[in-house]
Amino acid sequence: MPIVKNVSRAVSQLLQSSGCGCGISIVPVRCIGVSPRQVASDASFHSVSFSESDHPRVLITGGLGQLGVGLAKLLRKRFGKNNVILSDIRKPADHVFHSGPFIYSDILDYKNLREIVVNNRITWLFHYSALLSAVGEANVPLARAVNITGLHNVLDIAAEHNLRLFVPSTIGAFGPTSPRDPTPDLCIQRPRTIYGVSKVHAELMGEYYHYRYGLDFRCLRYPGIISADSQPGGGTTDYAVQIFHDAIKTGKFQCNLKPDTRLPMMYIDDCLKATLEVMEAPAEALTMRTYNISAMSFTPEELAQEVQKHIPELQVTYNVDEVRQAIADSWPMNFDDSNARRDWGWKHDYDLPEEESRG
Ligand SMILES: NC(=O)C1=CN([C@@H]2O[C@H](COP(=O)(O)OP(=O)(O)OC[C@H]3O[C@@H](n4cnc5c(N)ncnc54)[C@H](O)[C@@H]3O)[C@@H](O)[C@H]2O)C=CC1
Ligand SMILES: CC(=O)[C@H](N)C(=O)O
Repeated sequence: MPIVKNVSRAVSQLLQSSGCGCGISIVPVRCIGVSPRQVASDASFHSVSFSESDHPRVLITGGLGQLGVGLAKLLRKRFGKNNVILSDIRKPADHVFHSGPFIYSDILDYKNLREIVVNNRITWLFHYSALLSAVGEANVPLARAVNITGLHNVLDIAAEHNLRLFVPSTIGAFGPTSPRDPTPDLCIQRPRTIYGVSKVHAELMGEYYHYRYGLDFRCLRYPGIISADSQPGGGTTDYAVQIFHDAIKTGKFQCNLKPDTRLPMMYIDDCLKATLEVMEAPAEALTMRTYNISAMSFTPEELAQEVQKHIPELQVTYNVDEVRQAIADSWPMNFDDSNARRDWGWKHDYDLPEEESRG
């Protein structure tokens, strides 16, 4: 009998909140300019630091993707609407534009990014801009620019202006030679995608800037994130979002991964909660700068069965995308997040009590 894990709570939540009617999110493809590099390698960074009693002034880059709008909503609840600025290179939907400050920012434009940070007295930066795994393989030069050059810009600006910087990493930062079940924080990381390589680079550069310049860099490796009211941006785990939209809209879903492909996944509320928690954790609690976080792990077949409990007429077929399948087969199946649980008390809400065991 396969391992059947209860994803009921997350599935119910997703189906309840799935208003749908959303279009497919398209990552713009364009020519990339080289950003100016203005920070000398031996520069001593200095700036006015914010008082911990004040609310942080937050900038979110790449904020119009699957995760950014939800993050802005959570942070605005906590820190006040005007203290959280969403930014992206795309045009925001009306409801997003009217929900709080939005600004155009291309992370490859170093000067403009610095101007935004200075003019708005930013103290915390959440760097969400990226090309995800599947779209990254389809456009390696753009992924390299956005994910690596963009990160360099953000790191320099964050260090120069004494920001607390959050950069998400991913299960995709591991590869076929990493232990996959479970995958611990510290192990071999030899990913085979430009996305994974850029995320390992981000983890290492952030940690380097922390030790070299005192940058307050914080990083979580997210599993695949499932959400109802936002569209995925072109990743390998997108199927686990698309199934909800298709189940409601058409009652038919064609999955691009094999039915038994097991990957770590997390409901968006848990992901955003973890992100805020690690940013608020006292520095002395953090024994590491990059942590795995985990909640559940399931296969397309198991997720489909769970959705079918709510929508029995859902028809699921499989048409495997070789690129995505090869990526998924090289990624962790289960994530070991014991360090996050120990250091800063990470605990997910949407969990997977194992109702039936292997055997
Ligand atoms: N959604 C997921 O399942 C996971 C996401 N993550 C990470 O979380 C972060 C956010 O993910 P999502 O929201 O899902 O990504 P997404 O692909 O949905 O959104 C990324 C955003 O970056 C923007 N962008 C692209 N080029 C840009 C540029 N030059 N300047 C500024 N913005 C640019 C895009 O317009 C898009 O809105 C990413 O760094 C991703 O690697 C990590 C693991 C899982
Ligand atoms: C797990 C991720 O980082 C992302 N959703 C992707 O599939 O590329």
